[in-house]
Amino acid sequence: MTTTPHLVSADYPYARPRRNRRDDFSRRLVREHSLSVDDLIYPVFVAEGQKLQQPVGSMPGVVRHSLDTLLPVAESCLELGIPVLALFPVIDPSLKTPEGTEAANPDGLIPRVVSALKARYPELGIMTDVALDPYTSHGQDGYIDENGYVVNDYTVELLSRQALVQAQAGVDIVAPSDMMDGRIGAIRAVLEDQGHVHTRIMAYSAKYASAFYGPFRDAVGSAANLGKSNKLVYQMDPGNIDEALREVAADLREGADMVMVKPGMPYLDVLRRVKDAFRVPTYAYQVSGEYAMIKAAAANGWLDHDKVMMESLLGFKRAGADGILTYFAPDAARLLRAQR
Ligand SMILES: NCC(=O)CCC(=O)O
Ligand SMILES: [Mg+2]
Repeated sequence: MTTTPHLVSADYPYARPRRNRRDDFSRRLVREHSLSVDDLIYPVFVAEGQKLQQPVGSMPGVVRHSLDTLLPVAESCLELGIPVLALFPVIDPSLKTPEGTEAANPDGLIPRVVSALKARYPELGIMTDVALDPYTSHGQDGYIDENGYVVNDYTVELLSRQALVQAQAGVDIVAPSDMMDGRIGAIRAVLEDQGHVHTRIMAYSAKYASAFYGPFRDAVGSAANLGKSNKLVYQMDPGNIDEALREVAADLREGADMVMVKPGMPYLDVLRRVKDAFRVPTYAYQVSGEYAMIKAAAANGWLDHDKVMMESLLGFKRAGADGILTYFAPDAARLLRAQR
């Protein structure tokens, strides 16, 4: 057999990239990125009631919990080593109003769940969503004027009250997901003023107006409230990327400790740009629609569930994420443990 190295590469045969790929030991030795349980944040849905484990149709494997059924989930996060649990509320429709004032009720669902979790499992990080959409009768993330426009500055006031109530309940990280201008600075000022100097802010800095949030809106029950309206007047246009850098810069100036890009898989380029430009703790949200796609394909036998799940999470690390919010967190943590 004759070889024609000059047709393959000028470096061949001195450089054979396949040498390092030949064995497991050398593949591990040269691996540039890997996923660890420390990278995972687990988003969960919590509602009033007892013994609740209500399946979310469009998110197989995800349920709405009441506090009593959430406690064992928190315990298993601790046991698996998942650092943070992120809470999203399912609010009783009778409590929803145009201003979403229930969001700042100190005796509301989220403050009660936060205090209970922190009392029982103080070492587990707890993160809360700062946004009005689960609480408003119209399903928007803020207060709307007579034309249906989401009013920025008054919404920021409401969000600051919501964040303060969460901090008072003892939450570790508040995560404003609303995309109002100036809300990080306003929330930081209120927290500092009230002595909550340790409360971290993870800013949803580049949150795009995405159709991938559909199953989440089923889960928290805001889809019906939102109806046919959209969030284009405050969430980012999927065509933009320089704008994401300006949004991140503003949130950092205003006092964010961590920033986020959302959704995840279709926006890995944004994640990479943000990480390279700022070198700050940067997170990605693998959102409900991304989860649903993988679950649906796996259920049909079209994709290998575990392999695709792990590959998708590794992709976030390669793109520069310091961590990932993912509904796969416990499954991924269990697999990582089994692989050790
Ligand atoms: N603030 C959270 C969302 O807006 C949606 C997340 C998801 O779709 O998983
Ligand atoms: Mg912004």
